[in-house]
Parts: sequence; C-alpha cells; structure tokens
Amino acid sequence: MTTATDLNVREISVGFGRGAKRVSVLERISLSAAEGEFVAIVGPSGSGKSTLLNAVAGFVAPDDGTVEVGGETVTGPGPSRCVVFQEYAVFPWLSVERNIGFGTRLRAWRGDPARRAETVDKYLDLMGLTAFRDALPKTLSGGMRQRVAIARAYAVDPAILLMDEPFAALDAQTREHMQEALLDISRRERRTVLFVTHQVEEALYLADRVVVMGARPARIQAIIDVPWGAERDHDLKLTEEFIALRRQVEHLLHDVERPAAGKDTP
Ligand SMILES: Nc1ncnc2c1ncn2[C@@H]1O[C@H](COP(=O)(O)OP(=O)(O)OP(=O)(O)O)[C@@H](O)[C@H]1O
Repeated sequence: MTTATDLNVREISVGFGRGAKRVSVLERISLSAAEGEFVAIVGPSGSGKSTLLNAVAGFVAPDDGTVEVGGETVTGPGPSRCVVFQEYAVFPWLSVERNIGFGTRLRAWRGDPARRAETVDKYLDLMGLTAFRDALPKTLSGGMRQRVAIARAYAVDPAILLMDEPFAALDAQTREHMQEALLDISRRERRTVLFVTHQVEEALYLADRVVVMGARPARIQAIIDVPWGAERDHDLKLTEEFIALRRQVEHLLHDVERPAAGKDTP
C-alpha cells in the first residue's frame, strides 16, 4: 500500500562532468521506503551514497528516473525532506531552543506561539537538551550539537529524514550514545529515515533494512531485512546473530571493494 510518506526512487541514474570526462555515479538505482521505515545505506567510499541521498533531498537532479515522496515527484529541495549532515549544521548565533524553534518555521501552524513552544519543549526533552536550552552551540560538545541538529530536523516534521553520516565526526563512545538517542527518538516518533553510514554495525543496529551499494557506477548489491524488532539495546551488538549478520554484510562490502583480479581495472 502506498502511504503519504512513502519514498520511491525509480531507476535513477546520476553522472557528473561532461563529455569524455563524464563519470557515472549511480546507475538505475531503485529503492523504496514505507512510512516509518528506517533504511540504512552502506557502501564503499565514493560509491554514491551521498549522491543518492542528495537526489532524494532534491539537491541533485537525476539524469534519468524519478524520486517520489508521498506520490509527488521531487524537483528540488522542499520541506517534505530534511537533511542532517555530518558537520554540525546548526546556527551558531542561535541558542539551542531557537535552533529547534527554527525547524517549526516550516510548519503550517508556525504563527501559533503555544504550539511552537510545546514542540520545542518536546524535542528538547526527547533529545536530552532541556538543561541546555539557552546555550549557544559553540559551548556544546560535538555530540550535543548533533542532538540539536536532529531535534531541529524532527521539529520540521518532514515526511522523510535524511541523515548523511551524522555521527562520523564523533568519538566512538559519543557515537554509541548518539545511536541510543536516535533509536529512542525513532521509537517514540516513528519517521521514515534514510541514513547513510560507513559502519555496518551502526546500520544493523539502527535500521529496519540495510541497502548495500556496489562500487561505481553504483548498483544495489543487496538489501538486508534486519531481523530484530524495535526494542534494541547495546547488548544486541554482542549477540551471535548480530555478529553473524555483520560479518555477512562486511564480506559483501569487501567483495565489492576488491573486484576479482583483472576485472574493473583500467
Ligand atoms: N557535485 C559533484 N561533482 C562531481 N563529482 C561528484 C559530485 N558529487 C559527487 N561526485 C563524485 O561522485 C562519486 C560519489 O560520491 P559520493 O559522495 O556520493 O559517494 P559516497 O559513497 O557518499 O562516498 P563517501 O563514503 O566517501 O562519503 C565520487 O567519486 C565523487 O567524487
């Protein structure tokens, strides 16, 4: 069944450059996400993960194929899709509270101060930021700044949240805390999420489905249905089932990154 927040990427191809210098990055990629589904994308460096996300965001126009969100063809950036980047894209001159409040400017009820305050309070609370509401981003750690970016994206209430390696710049321990925070908010506020990461472990821990991209020009190598339910905690990563699936996906990626001798060499 197609719901209002479905994502449908239909056979998109994207290349960069002109003439002989043209490089094909994505080749006839199709992908769908149901309402509330968390889809992670893993793949070798340069395989086009960000390009795929940027095509869904509307920053990159495909040469062929279409991207549809809620049945509407994407022709450029819009409030139905909100991106959380690796670098802390929060407004440095606004407090935490006002950064999150900024997200509500795109809501139909933006002129309603009571709803605005209620929404800001909700996301401050959900991301553990209530005590930091008046702080400026520069006084916060990297992990806290990413919490602000995520809270602001949720406050927009987009149909789809796009996250491009949002935890890549964080240290290992902060990254684990952020995974917990994201799992927690996704459980309480179900949204369709497209999440790019280099880490197979992170993808399997957070997502309902993991898309494995192949080398350039990228095609989808495999789609893994993650077998664990919504209730997940850190110990899951230590289970045999998790480790076996992680190994399987890592082998797939390893094979993609190292094609058999003689193949794909210029
Ligand atoms: N605007 C652009 N102009 C030219 N080439 C581009 C552009 N954007 C991306 N590319 C090229 O497309 C290829 C795929 O890039 P992309 O960033 O999508 O890959 P990725 O899988 O996200 O990589 P990484 O994991 O290293 O972030 C790369 O070779 C990159 O140099």
